[in-house]
Amino acid sequence: MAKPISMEVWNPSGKYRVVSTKSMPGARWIRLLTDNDCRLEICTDPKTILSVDDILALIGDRCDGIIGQLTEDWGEVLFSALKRAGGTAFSNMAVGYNNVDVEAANRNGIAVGNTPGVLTETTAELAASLTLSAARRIVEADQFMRAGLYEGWLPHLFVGNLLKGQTVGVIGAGRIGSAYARMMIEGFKMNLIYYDLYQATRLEKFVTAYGQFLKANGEQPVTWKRAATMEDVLREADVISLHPVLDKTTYHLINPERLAIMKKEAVLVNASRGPVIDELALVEHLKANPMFRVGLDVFEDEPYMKPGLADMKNAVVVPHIASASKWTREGMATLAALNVLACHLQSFRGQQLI
Ligand SMILES: NC(=O)c1ccc[n+]([C@@H]2O[C@H](COP(=O)([O-])OP(=O)(O)OC[C@H]3O[C@@H](n4cnc5c(N)ncnc54)[C@H](O)[C@@H]3O)[C@@H](O)[C@H]2O)c1
Ligand SMILES: O=C(O)[C@H](O)CO
Repeated sequence: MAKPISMEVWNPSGKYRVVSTKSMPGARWIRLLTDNDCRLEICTDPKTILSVDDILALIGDRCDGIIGQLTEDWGEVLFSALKRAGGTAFSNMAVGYNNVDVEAANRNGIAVGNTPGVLTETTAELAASLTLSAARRIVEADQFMRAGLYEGWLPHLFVGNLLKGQTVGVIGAGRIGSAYARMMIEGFKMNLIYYDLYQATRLEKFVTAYGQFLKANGEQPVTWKRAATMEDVLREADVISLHPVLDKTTYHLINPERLAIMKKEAVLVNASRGPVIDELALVEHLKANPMFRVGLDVFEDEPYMKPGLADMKNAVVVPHIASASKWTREGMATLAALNVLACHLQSFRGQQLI
């Protein structure tokens, strides 16, 4: 087992030992735990990604509940160790839980929580930012300016794509996909085509009502279509944003065959999970199609990019920051603490937790 790693301790005399593998924004989550008789231990090790051995050392001999991160591998080894340490609750500080083996948690009697909702708008806003940055070549133009290359206005300088009246395609029209669709429809009057396993009824109703509003005001109404296949979205849309969960059905959902059917000047955005795109195939596609642009928040082998991606001018890349607004990150931390309290510490029954 790895040597014990550095910890910051809050409320040392608390009855329940709760561990957080990372420091998280805000003070509310700390207050919630310490006000509810928890001894909170926050790992302060500077290592960005903790290994399974590091986390085993954090769990130790006694741990009632633990808050972990999406970069960690939560499987049988950690859940059985948590069970042996007397723990019954784990919360990921993320809505995505592809890093968590829920069956292993169930086998060990560990309740699992995630942090949906508080990051919906923030993540959708970042997807919208990536869409605009890619469509209007913002990063390329910024680099050109800073390099002192601007000699004056030119008709062909950094010509990109107009969004208004074009079609936005959303794959995975859940909370974030629907919020993104609304932003693009309301903000840029784009038409919608979406693909999801389930019907996005509220989104459809919104687009219908907004279309009627535009028409009543003498403007071109927006439209929506639920696609029968993902390929229909890829063929028809000018902008495609990916928002599904990552599981077996969405792994490499964007592959060479599907890239080939997309418009040559399409914009592809991914703020879901990296492995939803076959990133090596994407690099080849970007090389062969300089007018095809992508905006990526997530990568197949984080923190790394596949060879060649960093050299592509038609790619905008940011380091998994889609949920990084202060309000959202504090909300995620608060939800994670509540998950541990609500799932695990039965003695708090009846207490006001918020
Ligand atoms: N980049 C980031 O920082 C960031 C932030 C938040 C969430 N995410 C990712 O976004 C995902 C979505 O979050 P959400 O809150 O919108 O979740 P959600 O559950 O509300 O939406 C996911 C949608 O994907 C759909 N889906 C599942 N399998 C599909 C398939 N095979 N084809 C098409 N659609 C499919 C589901 O039906 C659902 O509507 C998370 O699971 C997470 O991985 C990333
Ligand atoms: O799934 C999530 O919540 C994100 O990737 C981080 O906010």
